[in-house]
Amino acid sequence: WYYERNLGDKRYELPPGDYGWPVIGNMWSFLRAFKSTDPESFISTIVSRFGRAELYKAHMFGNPSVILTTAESCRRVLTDDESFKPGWPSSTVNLIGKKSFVGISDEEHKWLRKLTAAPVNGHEALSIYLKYIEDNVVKALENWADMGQIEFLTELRRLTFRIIMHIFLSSEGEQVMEALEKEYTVLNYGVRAMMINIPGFAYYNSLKARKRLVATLQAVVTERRERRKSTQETVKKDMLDALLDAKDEYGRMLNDEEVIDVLVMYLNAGHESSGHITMWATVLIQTHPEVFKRAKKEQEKIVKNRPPDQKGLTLKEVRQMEYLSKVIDETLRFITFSLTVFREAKKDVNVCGYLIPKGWKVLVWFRSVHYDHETYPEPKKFDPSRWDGFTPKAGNFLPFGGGNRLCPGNDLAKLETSIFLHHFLLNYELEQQNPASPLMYLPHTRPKDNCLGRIRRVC
Ligand code: HEM
Repeated sequence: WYYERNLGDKRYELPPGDYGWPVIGNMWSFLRAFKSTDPESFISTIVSRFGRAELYKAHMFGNPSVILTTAESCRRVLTDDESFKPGWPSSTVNLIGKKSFVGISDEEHKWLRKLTAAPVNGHEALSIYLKYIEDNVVKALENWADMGQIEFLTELRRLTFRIIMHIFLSSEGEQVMEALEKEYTVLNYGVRAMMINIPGFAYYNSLKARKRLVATLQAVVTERRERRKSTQETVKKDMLDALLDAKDEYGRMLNDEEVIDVLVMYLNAGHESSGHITMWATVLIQTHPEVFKRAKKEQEKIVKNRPPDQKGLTLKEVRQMEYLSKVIDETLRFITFSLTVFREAKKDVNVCGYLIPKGWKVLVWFRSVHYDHETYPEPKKFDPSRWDGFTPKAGNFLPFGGGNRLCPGNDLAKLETSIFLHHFLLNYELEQQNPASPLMYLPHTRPKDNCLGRIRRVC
């Protein structure tokens, strides 16, 4: 009643659903499902109570919301910037930064996105990073094989963090990198947690981690500005140089707060996701022998066809990894790293026959789209061969989102995972300490033990 009273007769056009408990809304059922062994039960309970629909009303993260569960409704919202803007919960905006892409206006987003996306995407950019990524992958695998037991996920996150640091802050040393990497682990626990700023709660710890991250990055930005002034340096070595030089069409430049928030966001988005997806792809390959065999054969063929004087991978070879690309796509679907993204209705909008009122939050629930039985028969089965001759229709495969906010790091992420799997498949295997380790689904799907195990050389 509280949320619907101002809608008048329009309330009859709202999608089915309910608002859960007073104050906490549907968060209790959401957290209960995602802390159980069956995260799908959150949506399947809604479907069994209210019937199958494209969207459902709910009360999530402190706001009246609509949850979108089908390809068509998700696609509609992601591609309609006239009617929707980012609508992330305040907890996410406070942690990632009000001046990052989750908090700025459409115009600023367009400018900063153009500036930052080109250097991490496209053929030229990727060929610049390929060698750096490959050298670090080879070194990391050799080290891990010597180390004995490792937390595989933790090590992979370190590796992907090193790569994104190279792109954004190439001249910073190991110390800055380690300090930042540690804080990100804490920061991420609060991103999907309840916004309770009391000692002991995840959100409280994450805010503290953000403060330390900002302090470290502030020192980096101040030092870089001074160095560039004193040496009159004009060569852009990394993304920080590009951000410090950037001018919009009115000649406005970014202040420290804006530069730091863009860094906080990119450094986070650029390592957490690729680290998790690379771990899952490796685990899933290792636990599906027929997939392992086919993927390994493809990599052996690539090496066999290589000219004898060629050292290391080329982008052309990465593009020949057709089967591996299917394995990665299936991992992206099966794991769905970004469970949902958030938008807010700028005006009353009709989506698939239902009203989304102005100001309501919209949760684009990728997980339901990727587990749809009609598009993906037996969706709970990891089956890369489902991609043989199959191109999903628009909106049916959204691991990187869509529309103007499509992930700018999608090509880089797939490249990192492909290079890692190439070397892993040729020379190593993974032996998990607890293959049946329970999973955690928040903030992202991972084994509780961070994939404790050994990387073994096989040759
Ligand atoms: C497997 C790895 C990755 C996955 C699954 C992933 C997923 C996503 C998704 C779903 C979005 C859309 C958010 C929205 O619609 O609001 C997104 C946005 C974003 N991603 Fe990624 N991402 C990955 C890797 C990366 C990498 C490597 C980078 C860094 C280069 C990156 C940087 C970003 C940024 C900056 C945005 C915000 C884009 C915007 O608002 O315009 N991501 N990512």
